[in-house]
Amino acid sequence: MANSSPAFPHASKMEVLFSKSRIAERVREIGAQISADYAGTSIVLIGVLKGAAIFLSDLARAIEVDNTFDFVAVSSYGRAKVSSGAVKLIKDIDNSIEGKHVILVEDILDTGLTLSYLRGMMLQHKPASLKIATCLDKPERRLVPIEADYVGFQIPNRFVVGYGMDYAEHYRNVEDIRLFPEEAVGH
Ligand SMILES: O=P(O)(O)OC[C@H]1O[C@H](OP(=O)(O)OP(=O)(O)O)[C@H](O)[C@@H]1O
Ligand code: HPA
Ligand SMILES: [Mg+2]
Repeated sequence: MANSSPAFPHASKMEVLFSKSRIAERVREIGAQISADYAGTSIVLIGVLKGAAIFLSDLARAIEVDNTFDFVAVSSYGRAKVSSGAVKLIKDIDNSIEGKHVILVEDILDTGLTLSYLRGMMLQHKPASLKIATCLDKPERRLVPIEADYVGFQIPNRFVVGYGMDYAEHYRNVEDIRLFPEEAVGH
């Protein structure tokens, strides 16, 4: 069984960085902030598959302003230590965002390559405004200059899983955000 291999330690063995309740509290705060910032308007939330799916589903429900959501998917440039930096759109938005207030929603802002590429792509669609919301921000890893407008938590340069974030596609369903043990992975 995959999860009994040393590369896939049981989630309960990993240290909790942010508990389910702390995440829920922070999502409520960000939802309230967005609701205040966009009062009287309508927002399009665009989630980046697959990692952002869980944060987006919670955030959308924490926002009181009218909102719709859509998803994009990008080809991963891989987690190689030396990255080509090449990101490619493999699923575009379904509905036009021209003239709309858009928030790109991510689980984690790491090197910044994914979001800086997506920000450029989304701006081509001429939204009325474009902001970024990310559950986690790992500023030490940044390779390109990009900042999010709404950040759940800043974290140190450690690999994390849970709340949508994976190691080899596993652990996305873990409800807390946990530190993946360094010794289990060569990422
Ligand atoms: O700032 P960056 O260095 O670009 O990294 C962040 C991106 O990497 C992860 O996605 P990944 O491409 O692994 O796919 P996933 O969302 O399906 O897990 C994460 O969900 C972000 O989308
Ligand atoms: N965990 C999971 N996926 C990621 C991470 C991380 O720490 N950084 C970039 N993608
Ligand atoms: Mg992702």
